[in-house]
Amino acid sequence: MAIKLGPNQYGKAEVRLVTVTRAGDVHHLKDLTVSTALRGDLAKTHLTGDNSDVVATDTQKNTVYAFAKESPVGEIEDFGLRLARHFVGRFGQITGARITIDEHAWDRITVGGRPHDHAFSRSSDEKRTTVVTVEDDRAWVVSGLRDLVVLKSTGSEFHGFPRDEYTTLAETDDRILATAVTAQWRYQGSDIDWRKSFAEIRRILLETFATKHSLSLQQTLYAMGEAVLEARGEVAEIRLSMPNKHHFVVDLSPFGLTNDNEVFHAADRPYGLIEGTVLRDDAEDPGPAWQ
Ligand SMILES: O=c1[nH]c(=O)c2[nH]c(=O)[nH]c2[nH]1
Repeated sequence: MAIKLGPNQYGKAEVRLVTVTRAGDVHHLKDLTVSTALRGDLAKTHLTGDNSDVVATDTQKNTVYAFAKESPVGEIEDFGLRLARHFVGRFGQITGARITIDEHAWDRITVGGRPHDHAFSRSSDEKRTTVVTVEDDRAWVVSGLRDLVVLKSTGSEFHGFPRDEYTTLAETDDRILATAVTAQWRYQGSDIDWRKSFAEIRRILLETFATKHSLSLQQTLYAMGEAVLEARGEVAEIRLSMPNKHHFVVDLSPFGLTNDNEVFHAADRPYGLIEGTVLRDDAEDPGPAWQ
């Protein structure tokens, strides 16, 4: 029997990076969680403990902070590309790099009706995300968002599903539909305006969730992905993961009360988990974008 080393990567996970950029008295914040992962000829350290090819994860972390000082972080996709290209370009044994970044949102606090120069609040847990993969001189970018929590209080039905001896769920033609959207979309082409693309995709996801009359969360998921692909040529493929945050109508009949879709129990678990990919049939090859 022969045993060998399989695929491997290593890096510093979840480097917490906050930058403050000053424009006179007005401060701009970036709050990121950055993970690095390097790939390449790293057999020696695994097989013998010879670390002569190992770019220490501590060095990787320091590089993140130094790059944040040397020029403005900018869009997370650009920052990820700069870091990934640096590691692959600088170290011959490193042939691939993956940089994963979550951006945490801060809003300016309004004081007396005006946005404050340097005080911020966190209004939601939603994150803007990117995963940049560089191999030799090629790059792949998968961006997205996580924890975009949405709810519609009507415009959602669920019926027509098979019934067996274990089925108790009542059919409904009017229910609450709620989810926390995780979306990841794979870019194709070049010269992409990352900020605008993100804003437009987020808007399309929200508008489609709101306006599409839903016969299932699966149908809503597909409609959201389809709308993004129809409007945004720079997106080759989008993957969506949407927990069904169930809202159950509370039985008020023991109290002699009717409940006309007014009082709900918001269950936190278990939850249905609806996941799917929507893609162009002529999409560019994904390469290592998802691996
Ligand atoms: O939109 C839904 N899809 C399902 O697959 C499902 N299953 C379930 O119990 N409720 C729902 N709702």
